[in-house]
Amino acid sequence: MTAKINLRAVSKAFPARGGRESVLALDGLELDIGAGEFTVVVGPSGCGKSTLLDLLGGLDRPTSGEILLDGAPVTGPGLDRGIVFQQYALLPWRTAAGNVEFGLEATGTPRRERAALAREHLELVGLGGFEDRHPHELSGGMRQRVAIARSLAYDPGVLLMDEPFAALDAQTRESLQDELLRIWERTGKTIVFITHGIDEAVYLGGRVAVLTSRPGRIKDVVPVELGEARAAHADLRSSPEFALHRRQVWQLLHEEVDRAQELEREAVAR
Ligand SMILES: Nc1ncnc2c1ncn2[C@@H]1O[C@H](COP(=O)(O)OP(=O)(O)OP(=O)(O)O)[C@@H](O)[C@H]1O
Repeated sequence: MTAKINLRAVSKAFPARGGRESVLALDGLELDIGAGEFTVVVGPSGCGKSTLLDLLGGLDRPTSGEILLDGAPVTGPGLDRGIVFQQYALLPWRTAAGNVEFGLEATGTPRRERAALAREHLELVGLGGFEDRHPHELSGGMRQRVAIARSLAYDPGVLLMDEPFAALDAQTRESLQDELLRIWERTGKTIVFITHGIDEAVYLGGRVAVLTSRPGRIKDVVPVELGEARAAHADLRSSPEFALHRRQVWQLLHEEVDRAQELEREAVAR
């Protein structure tokens, strides 16, 4: 598989400021992500997951090391990467279609084509017929679908997702997970997805990268092979294959969660 993204000894430190100590958030991350791969990153609270996503998105720069996208260093944000955050970040005064078109305006796409692309991508995320609704007229899950459609409409090769379903109720989250897998299969995007949830990681990921507690390092990368189980079980989450992968990721993660909690307690005591 051709590598789409290479992390080469990526470290990120935030300098001391306003009486606060400097923080080493990420320390020497090495990871190659193949084109079209669905990679999930899990790790305890504060281990640098969002920092990693910001670096991939070009919203911030590593302190040392480099991130390559298609072999070239990432130096800033670009239309080759779409980002979906936990909060919808939709423009409240624009309709669903208007929000999807917003991302396309920066690309100089002609108006008629923008409208067609917005319709097509709202359809893709299951929102056909909701083009003219404003965000306040949509449920949380629907708003997040709009955010996904907006990120896909300008056809980035890479989709970066930072806990995009964390604020949703369990049923909505599960249906959006299925939707995302369907979209991934259909579009062949390279996806990097950050989550706290082990079940979500195992359900979605082709590989799950587990980060250590701060400073974040890659503790292990677990390949998830559920292709056959997905076909064989109507309820994949209750299958023994799923349980096996879940346990594997849990074992790697729980030590790190304990350590992260200890670090937090020490910080409060200081
Ligand atoms: N701009 C910043 N300035 C200083 N420190 C920061 C900054 N951004 C993040 N940090 C620190 O870097 C560490 C990693 O933060 P980050 O938000 O990436 O972790 P996370 O794994 O996404 O956490 P969570 O799971 O709780 O969202 C934390 O200790 C955080 O306080």
